[in-house]
Amino acid sequence: MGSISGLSPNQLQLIKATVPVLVDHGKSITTVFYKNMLAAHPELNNVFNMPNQVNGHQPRALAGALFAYASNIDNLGALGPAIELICNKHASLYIKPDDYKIVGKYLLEAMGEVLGEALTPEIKDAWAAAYWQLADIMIGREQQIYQQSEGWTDWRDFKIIDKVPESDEITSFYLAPVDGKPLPAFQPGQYISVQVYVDELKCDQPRQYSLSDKPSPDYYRISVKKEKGLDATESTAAAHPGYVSNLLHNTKNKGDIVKVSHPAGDFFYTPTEENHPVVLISAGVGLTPLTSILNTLTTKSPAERKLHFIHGARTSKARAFQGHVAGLAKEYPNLRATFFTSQPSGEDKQGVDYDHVGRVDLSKLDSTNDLFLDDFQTEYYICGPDKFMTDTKSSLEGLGVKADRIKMELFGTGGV
Ligand SMILES: NC(=O)C1=CN([C@@H]2O[C@H](COP(=O)(O)OP(=O)(O)OC[C@H]3O[C@@H](n4cnc5c(N)ncnc54)[C@H](OP(=O)(O)O)[C@@H]3O)[C@@H](O)[C@H]2O)C=CC1
Repeated sequence: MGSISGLSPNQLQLIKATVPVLVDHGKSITTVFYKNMLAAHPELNNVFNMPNQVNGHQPRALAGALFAYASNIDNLGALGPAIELICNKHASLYIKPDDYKIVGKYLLEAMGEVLGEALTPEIKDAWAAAYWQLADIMIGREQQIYQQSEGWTDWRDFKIIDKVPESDEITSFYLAPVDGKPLPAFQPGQYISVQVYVDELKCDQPRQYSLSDKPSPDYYRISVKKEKGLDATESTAAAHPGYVSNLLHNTKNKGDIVKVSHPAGDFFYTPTEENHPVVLISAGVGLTPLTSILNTLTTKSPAERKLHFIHGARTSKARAFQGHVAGLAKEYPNLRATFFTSQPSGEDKQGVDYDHVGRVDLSKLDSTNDLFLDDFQTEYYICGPDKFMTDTKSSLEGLGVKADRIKMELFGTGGV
């Protein structure tokens, strides 16, 4: 299959006509696709999240993406944000144009294997053209991101220069480049990929971690939650989702080397001329990119900017950075901090360890003093579990906040 861009009107119709087929067979196609491609190209196991293959997350996500693409084949603008999310993730994994040839070949073959004669030569050609239309857009965008990476276009060795527990389950890793060269600045909110060798899977595994401190030329900081993982049985062992976080927590220490990619990601704080209030709302380990934004804003913003850091945790011991944020709030009079705890312990004191019992609930906050709803330019950044983010966004919209003032980190949902 070559690089054919542009679809004829007939091909557009054919792609639209396959939408119901993707509803019925999308997941089977993508499951066969990954199985055959990874068998023929085992080196790609180093790129894909293996547990997400086994637990079906990845085939489901790709099937969803194919469905969205076919449904919007004559309205590609609608896919812009999703494409940007995926291209950033690809760039953080150093996906190259040649990888698209491999993916295209095995995707079309998988369609043939699952659909049999229903995949007529005409429909197959239409899908080849559709695939390359999207691939060319993505390759082009990824090239742009690589060009902005100041020559850092492959995995780079970083030494762990410090390892600091932040809570019962979250530990920070301070990472400095082995080559000693100054690090490029990133946009607060962005992530890096960290790649380590996982013995049990016999391959390298990359994972994305948000940078959790303000930019520094000397080091990057990530703060990693030790995932519990599934109870592994023989058949689900490879579906264990916590390989990399457990490996980092249990075996990686000061002086050890990990591979790191250039910062990427489309969720970040965008500086503005005016100092509009900023509300940072997170749950669990979702506080990491928002802590980076907070640390940047409290360094750079004039004192009159209003900020509010709102966080929800299961327990006080699970929460990271509470002391840090409370300390900043003392130094910086316009910074408010509100902590929700779902299950406070008997020893926890309201007003010290937490402010409200329960999950993050905006109705417990004051619309003017806490949410700054009186300023329609206030910006809201949300990060945490998917449902938490969509529910919080709906709550804000219900309070009259315009959708374009709300940003969410849809971290787990895009790409490989
Ligand atoms: N850069 C990024 O985009 C990052 C994103 N994340 C995302 O954060 C999520 C995981 O965070 P984690 O620490 O494991 O979360 P936890 O499961 O530990 O939950 C943390 C808090 O969120 C609350 N919560 C969970 N679901 C909801 C909901 N639907 N509405 C309101 N509150 C909710 C929990 O309440 P309760 O105690 O009642 O369960 C708890 O108080 C992941 O989905 C991950 O993708 C994490 C890190 C970085």
